[in-house]
Amino acid sequence: MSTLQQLLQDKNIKALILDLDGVITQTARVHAQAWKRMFDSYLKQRGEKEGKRYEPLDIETDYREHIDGIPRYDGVRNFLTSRGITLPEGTPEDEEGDETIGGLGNLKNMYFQELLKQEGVDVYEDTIAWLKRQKQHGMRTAVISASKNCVDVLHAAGIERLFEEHVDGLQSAELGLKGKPAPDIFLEAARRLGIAPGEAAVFEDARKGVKAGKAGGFALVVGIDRHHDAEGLQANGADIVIKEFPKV
Ligand SMILES: O=P(O)(O)OC[C@H]1O[C@@H](O)[C@H](O)[C@@H](O)[C@@H]1O
Repeated sequence: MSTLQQLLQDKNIKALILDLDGVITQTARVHAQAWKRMFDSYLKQRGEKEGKRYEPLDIETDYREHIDGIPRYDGVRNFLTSRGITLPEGTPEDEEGDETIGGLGNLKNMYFQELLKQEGVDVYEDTIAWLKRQKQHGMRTAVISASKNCVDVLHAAGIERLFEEHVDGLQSAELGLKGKPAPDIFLEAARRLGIAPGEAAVFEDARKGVKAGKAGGFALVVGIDRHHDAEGLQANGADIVIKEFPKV
């Protein structure tokens, strides 16, 4: 029996709460690409105006540390702060590309949706096959995502029915849930399933996501290491880190 399966059994886990981008669908890299496109052009433009050079966004470092797994406008603000840049908040209704937190976030979203249309959504087959087996054995399931595009991504991948509940970026905003690393989104999913965090396992590929799972008191926090970040996931609280879901 795999270590993961053994832990689920030992801890008497009744529900699985999975993050979407990077755990179920191969969209973490699509988000990262859209962020890079938006920030690189903004930094270049800003640098030209100020007569200085800003380093482009590095996906391995900047994206992981400041943007991955958190709500859209938090990502804009966090990354800019890391570069010593402060912009007005603006609003979520700002035009794409306005020099505000809202405007830059909306431009990234435009790029993300373009990429989604061009490339479609690929799932991680190991996740889907494993989840289907778990469901056959009576495991409860929910999907969470900081993304406001969650439902579109689930729909494009044709996997909505794998999950009893979903909590996404749109609902989080409506309910006033705090973004990761706060545990709110995972706790809301557990609440909707009617399962205590002590009986549920969280699956996350983002550093701030495993931190959120840990903060929520979940029985098991599994780091999913798709992009060589096992150390980062462990350091932020993952109980175990796996590269892919077990076959049996
Ligand atoms: O801008 P959206 O689609 O609402 O997504 C917010 C965040 O959602 C997360 O799932 C992604 O890891 C981030 O890259 C993304 O920024």
